[in-house]
Amino acid sequence: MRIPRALTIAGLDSGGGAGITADLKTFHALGVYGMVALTAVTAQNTLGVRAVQEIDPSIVETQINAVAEDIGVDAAKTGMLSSSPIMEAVARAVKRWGFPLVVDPVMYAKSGDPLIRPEAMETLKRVIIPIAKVVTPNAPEASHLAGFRVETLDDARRAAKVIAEELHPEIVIVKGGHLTGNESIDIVYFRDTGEYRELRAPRIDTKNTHGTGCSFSAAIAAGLARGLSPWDAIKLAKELITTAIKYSLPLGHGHGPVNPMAWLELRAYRADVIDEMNKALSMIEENADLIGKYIPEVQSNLGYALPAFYARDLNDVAAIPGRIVRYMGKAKPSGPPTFGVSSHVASYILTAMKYDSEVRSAMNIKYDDRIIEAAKELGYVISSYDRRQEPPEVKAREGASIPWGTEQAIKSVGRVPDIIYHLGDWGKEPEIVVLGKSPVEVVSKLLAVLRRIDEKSRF
Ligand SMILES: Nc1ncnc2c1ncn2[C@@H]1O[C@H](COP(=O)(O)OP(=O)(O)OP(=O)(O)O)[C@@H](O)[C@H]1O
Ligand SMILES: Cc1ncc(CO)c(N)n1
Repeated sequence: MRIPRALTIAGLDSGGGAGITADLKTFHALGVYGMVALTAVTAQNTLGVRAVQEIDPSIVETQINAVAEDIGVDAAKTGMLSSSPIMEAVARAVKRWGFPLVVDPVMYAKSGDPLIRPEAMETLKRVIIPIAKVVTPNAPEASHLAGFRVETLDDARRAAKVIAEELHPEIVIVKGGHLTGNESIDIVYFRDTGEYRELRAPRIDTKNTHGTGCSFSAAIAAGLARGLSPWDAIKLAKELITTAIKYSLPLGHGHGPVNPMAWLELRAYRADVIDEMNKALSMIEENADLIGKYIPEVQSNLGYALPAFYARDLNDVAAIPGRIVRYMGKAKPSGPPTFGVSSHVASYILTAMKYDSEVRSAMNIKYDDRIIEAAKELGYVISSYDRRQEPPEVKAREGASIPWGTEQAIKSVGRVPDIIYHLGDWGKEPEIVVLGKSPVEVVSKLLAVLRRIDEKSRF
């Protein structure tokens, strides 16, 4: 087994959003072992750069040599290279080892503070960009490199070609983060074939884009380290960065950091949710006779949402496709837990989570007075809403009834209750919904109530 290894040659952002911390998160999110040659320490936060201490160029070079010689480097990227001597040292080491290099020609932080000495601009063009396999300027950086203003996609296309032909990197990506439009479009130009390609993604409305360029270029290097073709590595990087921006973090008072770990966390949490659902489904199957008595006409469902930060819509809630039905008197899940298959129970959950982010699971069952009574005796918090009170404007809006009802029920007891019920309306069956932190907790609450009813009926 080969462990892919990538190196970042870049600066430290003390705020943790850009530079080597963004790069390392990105490498590891993509399953690549990450190493660092530090070029500078910046005292920085989401608002700006307060101070910069450059690392001695010989130390930068020795860091690269040390890791390349012993651990090995399958691909590398450069970020902040602030001075000509640092650039010369980096170029020497890169040429010595011959690994593919992605160059993010960092000039300014998102705050506008410079990260390169003015006199090093020429060295960047003469010494660093020519040894790049891929170079990834944003619009302002492309303007500096091409020598004209880059404000439109057409400018970006012209700039990509000029940079490729004059400075000789293999592939130029002029990024569209700073351009306008409802898509964020990057222009990719291949010098050898003269071919253009585009990377497109919906533009996400957020100011938390600190570190996007760092993470994007690190993702390309990670893809190359994994042995992907340059184009496949670039497409993967676009997917990763779009996810990292969608789930960027509202931290600090300026531009908050992108979240490359979202790439991993989403996958891990999705797997966790399915595992927990399966545990709860086993409990349902073990008690299929008891629960079978309380499956309503519309059938039951059990849902579990991703943690609140990742639970944005119905697709982020897992439930049972085809619901939990009554078959030969027994409760029976019709299929494996799957994301995005329930709107009813998911709607209860997503509304409850707005009031208590810990409450991520719910199950609906048939209404029965005895359930309410037994739940009260067990000390559960119970609330209800009246579907007949639903305002006409809510009724008219598709999918608005459950959120409205759930909010009514939460507000009337001042917290997310254990149980919400309603007594129905014309054509709407009454129902009970059990809520909890996990599906195991929800099914445990339900079983406690149903067992109590059973015990009482024996006397
Ligand atoms: N709001 C956004 N929505 C979607 N994609 C975006 C957005 N902003 C940037 N991107 C994408 O992120 C990637 C990085 O582009 P960007 O132009 O922001 O880099 P940058 O300015 O070098 O970043 P930084 O200086 O913060 O490191 C590109 O693929 C770009 O299209
Ligand atoms: C250290 C460092 N590198 C790169 C950038 C560009 O985002 C930054 N803000 N800080």
